[in-house]
Amino acid sequence: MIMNTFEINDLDLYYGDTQALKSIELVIPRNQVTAFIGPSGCGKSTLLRTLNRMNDLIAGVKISGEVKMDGADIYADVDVRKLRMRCGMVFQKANPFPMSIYENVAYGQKAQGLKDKFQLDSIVEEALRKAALWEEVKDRLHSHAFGLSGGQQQRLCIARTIAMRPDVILMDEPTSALDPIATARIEELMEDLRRDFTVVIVTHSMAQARRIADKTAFFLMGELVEHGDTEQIFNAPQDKRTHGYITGDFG
Ligand SMILES: Nc1ncnc2c1ncn2[C@@H]1O[C@H](COP(=O)(O)OP(=O)(O)OP(=O)(O)O)[C@@H](O)[C@H]1O
Repeated sequence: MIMNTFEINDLDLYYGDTQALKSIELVIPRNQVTAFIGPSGCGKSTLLRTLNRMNDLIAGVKISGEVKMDGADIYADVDVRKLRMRCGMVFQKANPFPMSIYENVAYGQKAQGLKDKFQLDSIVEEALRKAALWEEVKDRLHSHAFGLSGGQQQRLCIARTIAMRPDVILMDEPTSALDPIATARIEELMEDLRRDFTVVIVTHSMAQARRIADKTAFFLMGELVEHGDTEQIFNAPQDKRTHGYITGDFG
């Protein structure tokens, strides 16, 4: 098995004439949590979206360079639909479907043609357990998802992603709309998620990156300034721009 889930080589991305990513070189290790940090507009979300080709949906995007997932160039020889199933995504704002808790989690598998109720039940339970939501909802699986709190809705979206059995979970500021307690629940969950998945998370919070990430990558104006073990990035940054950012000189 290849050690790194992603290998990114010399990646450039333009929105029209604006260059949003500049010669990015980065590896994302398997079964670890990698955090992207940096000031607003530095390209964190753009890079996250290149990993499952979500940028393809934006008009005027030009991409060059290479993004390999498990050794295969995802811009050359990969089926995009399969790629998106292997790389689940969780967004800033929880976006459950307007249906029951159970149906939210079962949705993707049903859409793929799975009908067996016993199998669906077991996938739903496993996903809700892995998203640390099972105990809270097991007695009301058929209640409407909109009745859950914001934090529970976000864990439901994580469960919905897990139910598709992806290899990777991409998270774009998954806790920025949540209160500190709901945020803590999700941060605790990250500890378990890395056992089954490669996790990549964009976060505005340096404290959060420090708490949950094995690896941290710091971006500035489309450039990857520095990446490495989270400990090292925060305790002994090599680049003075990283040092400036983490000590609060700008941001
Ligand atoms: N759909 C788009 N069309 C045109 N330009 C875009 C688009 N999305 C992002 N950009 C530009 O690309 C640059 C990087 O944006 P991106 O959203 O990736 O940064 P970010 O670091 O995630 O920022 P934030 O933390 O504010 O979300 C910015 O200059 C932004 O204005």
